Amino acid sequence: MRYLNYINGQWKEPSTGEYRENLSPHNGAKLGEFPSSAAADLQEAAAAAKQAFPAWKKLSFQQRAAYLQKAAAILKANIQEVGQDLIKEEGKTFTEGMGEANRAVSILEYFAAEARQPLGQVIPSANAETFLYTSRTPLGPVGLITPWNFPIAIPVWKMAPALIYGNTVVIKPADLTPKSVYHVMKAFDEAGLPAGVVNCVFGRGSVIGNELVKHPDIKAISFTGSNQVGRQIQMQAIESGKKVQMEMGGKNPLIVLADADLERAVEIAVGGAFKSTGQKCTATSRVIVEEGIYEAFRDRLVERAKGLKIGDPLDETNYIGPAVSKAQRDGVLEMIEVGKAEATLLCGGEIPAEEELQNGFYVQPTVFENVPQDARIAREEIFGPVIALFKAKDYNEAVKMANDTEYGLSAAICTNNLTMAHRFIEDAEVGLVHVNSETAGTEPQLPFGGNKNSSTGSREQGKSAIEFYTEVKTVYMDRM
Ligand SMILES: NC(=O)C1=CN([C@@H]2O[C@H](COP(=O)(O)OP(=O)(O)OC[C@H]3O[C@@H](n4cnc5c(N)ncnc54)[C@H](O)[C@@H]3O)[C@@H](O)[C@H]2O)C=CC1
Ligand SMILES: O=C(O)CCC(=O)C(=O)O
Repeated sequence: MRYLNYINGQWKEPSTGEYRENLSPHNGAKLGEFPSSAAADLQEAAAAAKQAFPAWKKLSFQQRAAYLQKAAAILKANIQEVGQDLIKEEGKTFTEGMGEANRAVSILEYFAAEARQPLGQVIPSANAETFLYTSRTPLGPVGLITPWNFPIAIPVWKMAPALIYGNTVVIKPADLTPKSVYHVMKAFDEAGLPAGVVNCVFGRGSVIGNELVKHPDIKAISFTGSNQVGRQIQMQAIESGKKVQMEMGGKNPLIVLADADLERAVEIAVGGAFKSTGQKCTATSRVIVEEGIYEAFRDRLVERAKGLKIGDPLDETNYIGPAVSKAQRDGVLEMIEVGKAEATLLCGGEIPAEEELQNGFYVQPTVFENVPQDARIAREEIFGPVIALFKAKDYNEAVKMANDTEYGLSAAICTNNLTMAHRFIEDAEVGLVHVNSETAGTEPQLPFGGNKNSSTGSREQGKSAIEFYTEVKTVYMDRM
């Protein structure tokens, strides 16, 4: 089946007349054809978003919320199809794929509920007769550029706050996972969202993404993806006076202290590193274990990694699905080869041998030890199911290792000692800290984002989203 762009409330063919096949990373099955659009299509979408903005901005918060609630209900009614399509195109496992589809519904519901929350502040004036307050104004048409690894959650956690605060949207979804965003567009369309309020242009990042970043009528860019592309977009967007928000890479550490519950700590490491085939910016990629339990932890981790069931993500019994594409899998295998020269391979490191997995982009869950701090596998984001294991003599050494990275997205600690947990919360140079839980995972009502090279701009989601999607207006009102 052929899918179309969504521009000015209509399904439109791309001006190029060209389409790209959407393929399953599990077996290469054809899932549909999506537009390979040109700059002209993006320009049409930006013009529609500009035209729709004044009327959308003038609606009350509750009128806008009603559209979000309707879209949430429509997605919910179709959740089986939405979740399964996501799983088919991205390759994440059944539980994670259905979980993410349901998360998209929750995010829409959460931001619809923001319509009933206080907005701005009342602040006492130096003058008894002056009333001072702050209000919030939307930015205008905003551009959203999203990755393939959370094909519905990330687009929705950018679109929902953009819309509730009165902005209009042009979104450029990842080329590898277009169908998940198609489902969101369909829900908005069926919810009767006014024409031009949301527009979606499918196509290549270097063409459509680039045009979106340069377009003079787009007032802000929110991007999630690689550091390389993010930095380039950031420079271009700032040059053209746009507000920017970038969520990029991670090299997230998990510290396991000697007092931790060993079984639970191993599960936390396995889940954080191997779920979604390690393709999360919040994935655990470094596990730093205190001396006293290092060997016991390592042996149990390797046993668990070897026992994980790999295969068809639609089969609920599988724990690991394929990488999203051949290029992604090849990149991970390349880093594993680098790792074999730098460190000791404990398990995995290969394409699984099973006959039925040969048509998909599978890679075994992999664990290395004896990893030098300056090894590439200790420093670079791999975005695959690979753990670098480190031994630390105590907490101080562990936290020093954890912070020895250019990234600062997420970090976790396993301990039963409350004092050590609090020390870690203070010491970890990251935006997200977990105690006795995986480095990955977010809830929509909380801020999401990192420090150092992981993020730029204000946080996404929760009460923080308003910072990016609005400007503050300060009002001085004197007596009439
Ligand atoms: N931090 C994160 O959440 C993510 C990190 N990555 C990392 O990035 C690597 C490559 O994955 P990609 O999907 O290729 O990420 P990417 O950064 O190339 O793509 C992210 C989005 O940006 C768009 N884009 C690409 N070039 C652009 C340009 N010049 N101007 C404007 N938009 C552009 C893409 O089409 C996509 O929608 C992965 O192996 C992983 O290491 C990828 C996805 C998400
Ligand atoms: O951990 C999560 O649920 C979200 C992670 C994320 O946003 C990402 O990998 O891009």
